[in-house]
Amino acid sequence: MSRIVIALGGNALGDTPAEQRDRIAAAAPSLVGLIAQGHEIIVTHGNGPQVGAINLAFDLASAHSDRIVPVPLPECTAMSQGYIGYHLQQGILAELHRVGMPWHVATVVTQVIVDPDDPAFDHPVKPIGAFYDQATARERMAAEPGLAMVEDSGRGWRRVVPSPRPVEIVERESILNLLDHEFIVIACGGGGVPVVRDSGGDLHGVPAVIDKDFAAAALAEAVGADVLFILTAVDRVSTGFGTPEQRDLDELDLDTARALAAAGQFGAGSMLPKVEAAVQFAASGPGRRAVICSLEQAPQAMQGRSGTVIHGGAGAV
Ligand SMILES: Nc1ncnc2c1ncn2[C@@H]1O[C@H](COP(=O)(O)OP(=O)(O)O)[C@@H](O)[C@H]1O
Ligand SMILES: NC(=O)OP(=O)(O)O
Repeated sequence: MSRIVIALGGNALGDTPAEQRDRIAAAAPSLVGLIAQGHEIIVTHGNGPQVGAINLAFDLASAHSDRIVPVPLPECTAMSQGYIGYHLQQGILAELHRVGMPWHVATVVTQVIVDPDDPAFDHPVKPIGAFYDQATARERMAAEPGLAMVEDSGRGWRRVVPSPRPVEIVERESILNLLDHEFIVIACGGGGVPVVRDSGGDLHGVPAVIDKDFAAAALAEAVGADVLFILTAVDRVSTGFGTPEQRDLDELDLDTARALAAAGQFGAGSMLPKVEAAVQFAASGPGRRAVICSLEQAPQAMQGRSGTVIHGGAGAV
């Protein structure tokens, strides 16, 4: 029996509630299949498109009505945890019911402590929200001082926000308690709501979006997981991504993964954090491994027939 943390990419969840529901319904059999094989699963998810859409919706609505106010990023992440967790609970429960398994599913609204002095606050790199063409991105940046946008892995231009590293999962004990009582737990959605602790011990949200891949690695370490699955929109990690020389990788040892990352082979804000998070987790204990693969190919990846495995060395896979 393995304890497996599964991270679902925000982009892989689609752009609309209907798409999200469909993609989760498609993923649910492989998630529940893991439990049928005797494994324990903890699900986490991204929220890049969703948190950007929620934030923009309140900004646009507040520009047109004095009855609506803009909503800060931490509150937007908390809303995205509820909305995505709701669909995950429904999709997983439907599949559990279909196969006659009496498990429970619960979403934990999760706060994650970050360092207020994290240099990431001065260098926004995390893409959120919709994709724009270059001309529209330039117009938006000219109209909104302080708005930063970058090109994201050949898919278009997106707003970027600060993305500090996760330091501590506030609700860790609640998550462990639910796991001990046969719950499928959904936690650390959108990387967790980023919070800082003041000198009196109280927590306060900060305007940032934590990368869910780093939060997933932190969650996997915190719950003593054996495997970290990072599910996204591509089947494998590649070198020469998007070029005629693209080569898809079946496996990576830690040194090779670090060397390719240093050589700039992985998109900043997209594939790079996944590889870095996978390396962090695979290096955190003997026998631990991470797999990066697509949502659609997850069942094959569970059997070693798809995805890129990142592992600590020979014999570790
Ligand atoms: N070297 C690479 N190999 C594979 N995909 C890459 C690479 N570099 C950048 N990418 C892009 O990164 C994307 C995954 O990041 P992203 O969309 O941010 O993930 P998420 O699914 O977590 O939202 C892939 O779909 C692909 O477009
Ligand atoms: N919070 C986060 O990393 O979301 P994505 O996976 O959607 O980028």
